Formats: sequence, structure tokens, C-alpha cells
Amino acid sequence: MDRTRTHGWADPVELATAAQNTDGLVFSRQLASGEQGPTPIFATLGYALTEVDHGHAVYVGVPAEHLYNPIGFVHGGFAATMLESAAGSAVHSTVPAGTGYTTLDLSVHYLRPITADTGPIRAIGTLINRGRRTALAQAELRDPADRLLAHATSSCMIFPPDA
Ligand SMILES: CC(C)(COP(=O)(O)OP(=O)(O)OC[C@H]1O[C@@H](n2cnc3c(N)ncnc32)[C@H](O)[C@@H]1OP(=O)(O)O)[C@@H](O)C(=O)NCCC(=O)NCCSC(=O)Cc1ccccc1
Repeated sequence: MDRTRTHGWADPVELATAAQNTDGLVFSRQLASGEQGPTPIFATLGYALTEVDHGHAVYVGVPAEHLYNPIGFVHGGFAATMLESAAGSAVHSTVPAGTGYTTLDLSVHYLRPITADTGPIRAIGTLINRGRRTALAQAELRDPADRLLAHATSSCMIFPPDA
């Protein structure tokens, strides 16, 4: 083996405790500023939350060799993971402190291959509908030329404090 990569991350239990006790938009902004994290999955794959507002979130990732599948390009799981994060954060930004949420489904369309030459990619998540118990969001994955690489829709379950 001649290729290696090292990375670090924050204690996931401390992160989850902070997430549960903090307003979703405030916590997401803390992740984006670096006040919280790095989140283990973000650090492991190499992407980060860069921008968040109510119902809107942007992640930036750098496709690289460590993300390749055995057939010569970036594994579809990387795109799906970034899209799930973006859609999930769009929902998370709308939940008050003490309210949990989790992804119920993720439907991904892969439109263009991603390689180490693609450059930094952005996953832009947008809230479509927010009910009391479920929320629907979408996310677009775009390359530096703003071409659509992949698209996802995702629904989330919301857990109010008394649920
Ligand atoms: C090819 C197609 C599926 C269909 O295309 P269509 O809808 O008919 O549209 P069109 O043909 O117009 O192409 C659109 C644009 O794409 C470009 N392009 C196409 N092919 C190539 C190429 N070979 N190389 C470079 N570029 C290529 C093409 O030039 C065009 O760009 P342009 O407008 O000229 O600038 C396309 O949607 C696609 O590649 N999606 C991404 C699929 C994907 O990444 N899946 C996830 C990873 S799989 C995985 O990990 C699973 C696994 C796990 C473990 C182990 C093993 C496996």
C-alpha cells in the first residue's frame, strides 16, 4: 500500500449532546464556523458545511483518489453522502432546541461522473416542505462550472421534545 491519508474528528457524543440542546440553525452555524466539530463523517470523507440559513445549507467537498470505486471514478456513496448532509441540514436549520430529526429516505440521480479532476463540488440543500412530523428537502450537487452532477430528494422524521 503506497497511499495513505490521516484526519481527525471531534467526540461524536459531545457533538450529539450539543446538537440536541441547541437550536438547529444556531448549531448548524457553529458547525459551519468551526466552533463545533469536525463531524466524524465530514472529516473522514473530506467535505464541510460552509453556509447555512433557515431551510438552506451548502456543503463543499473535494473529490479525490481516496473516494474512488474500483472502476475509475468517485464512488456514488460520496455524492449521496454530501447530498444527504445538505438536505438534512436544510431540515435541521428549522428545528428548535430539544427537537431531533433523522433521514427517512434518500433518492439520488447521478447525472455526471465525478473524478479527482472535477475540483471542489457544492451540495446545496433546500427545504421543500416542513410538516409537524416530517419534512421534505432536495439537494443539488454542482461542479465548479455550476453543472449539475447529481440530484436528490429526501424526507426526514422530526421528533418533538415530548415524542
Ligand atoms: C453516463 C450517464 C450514466 C448517462 O449519461 P446521459 O444521461 O446519457 O448523458 P450524457 O451521455 O450526455 O452524459 C452526461 C455528462 O457526463 C459525461 N460523461 C458520461 N460518461 C462519462 C465518462 N465515462 N467519463 C467522463 N465523462 C462522462 C458526458 O460527457 C456529459 O458531460 P458533457 O455534457 O459532455 O459535459 C451519466 O449520467 C453519468 O455518468 N452519471 C454519473 C454516474 C455515476 O457517477 N454514478 C456513481 C458512481 S458508480 C459507483 O460508484 C458504483 C460502484 C460501486 C462499487 C464498485 C463499482 C461501482
